[in-house]
This record gives sequence, structure tokens and C-alpha cells, in this order.
Amino acid sequence: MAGPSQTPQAQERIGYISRIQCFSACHRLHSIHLSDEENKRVYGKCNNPNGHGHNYKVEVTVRGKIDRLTGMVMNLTDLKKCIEDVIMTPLDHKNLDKDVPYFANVVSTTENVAVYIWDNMAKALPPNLLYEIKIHETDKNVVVYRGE
Ligand SMILES: Nc1nc2c(c(=O)[nH]1)N=C([C@H](O)[C@H](O)COP(=O)(O)OP(=O)(O)OP(=O)(O)O)CN2
Ligand SMILES: [Zn+2]
Repeated sequence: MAGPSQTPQAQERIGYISRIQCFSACHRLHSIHLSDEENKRVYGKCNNPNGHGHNYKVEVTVRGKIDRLTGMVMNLTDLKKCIEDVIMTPLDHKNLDKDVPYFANVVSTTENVAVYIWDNMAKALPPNLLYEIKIHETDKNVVVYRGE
């Protein structure tokens, strides 16, 4: 615990830093575990075989010690590179269900998109740094995943 005589630098501080990235993709909500009728009932218009698109906004947040020497939790330039590799290259301007093998058997709900991004971001970042993936699927629909 830092006492009054200690400088702020002597105390370990935890910071949260985020980077926002938008990507565009199309998809269809359809579960291979449900019949066509059940799919229609559960997903409604989002089960339309023609699919539909979203401009997703993803907020990637990392949590960690603010390094005393660098003043950073991590370099945001490195986070930008991870986001490029994990989000933009595989997902931007893609048909999630057809172009991303992960979604061949997994419904492309925003919850599952968040899990996909979490799992791959966790592999790309230093251990125990990833804190939260938040996805704005539309202006009104927002999903948060914290790896639980
Ligand atoms: N739990 C979830 N429910 C739904 C998801 C999802 O990912 N997780 N996704 C959809 C649809 O894909 C789509 O996002 C719904 O879009 P829409 O209804 O058009 O979006 P809004 O509610 O923002 O539109 P308004 O009609 O303007 O209200 C459905 N459910
Ligand atoms: Zn959708």
C-alpha cells in the first residue's frame, strides 16, 4: 500500500486501454442443430437465406500494470497490429458463415463473434492481458464477452 511519502510511481497501478475497430460483414442466423422450421421461429427475419449485413464496431480492452518505465499497459501500436490480424484480415468484407471456417458449425450471433475474437485475440496478445471484447452489432445491439 502506498503511503503519503511515496511518489505515485512507487505504487503499482492497473490501467485499462481500449482500441476501437469497425468492420463490415454479412451473415445469416441459422443453426445446424435446429430444423428449418425451428430456425425460422427462433431467428425470424435474420434467418432469411439471402442474409444481411452489419457495420460492426468492436472495442478491444486490455488490462494490466502501467509499466513504470514506458508508462504503458501495452503499446497501442502493437494492439493495432493484433486487431488487424485477428479482426480485419479474417472478418472484414466477408460472409461470416461461408468465408470463416469457425462459423461453418457455429451460429454467427454477435455473442459467438465476440467469443471468436476473444479466443484469437487471447492467443495473439501477451498472457492475461485481454480484458473485454465489446461488439456494437447495430446502434442498439451491444454484446460484451470477458472470457468466462
Ligand atoms: N442474442 C442475439 N440476438 C440477435 C442477434 C444476435 O447476434 N444475438 N442478431 C440478430 C440479427 O442478426 C440482427 O442483428 C438484428 O438486427 P435488427 O433487428 O435489424 O437490429 P436492430 O434491433 O438494431 O434494428 P431496429 O429494427 O432498428 O431496432 C437478431 N437477434
Ligand atoms: Zn445480423
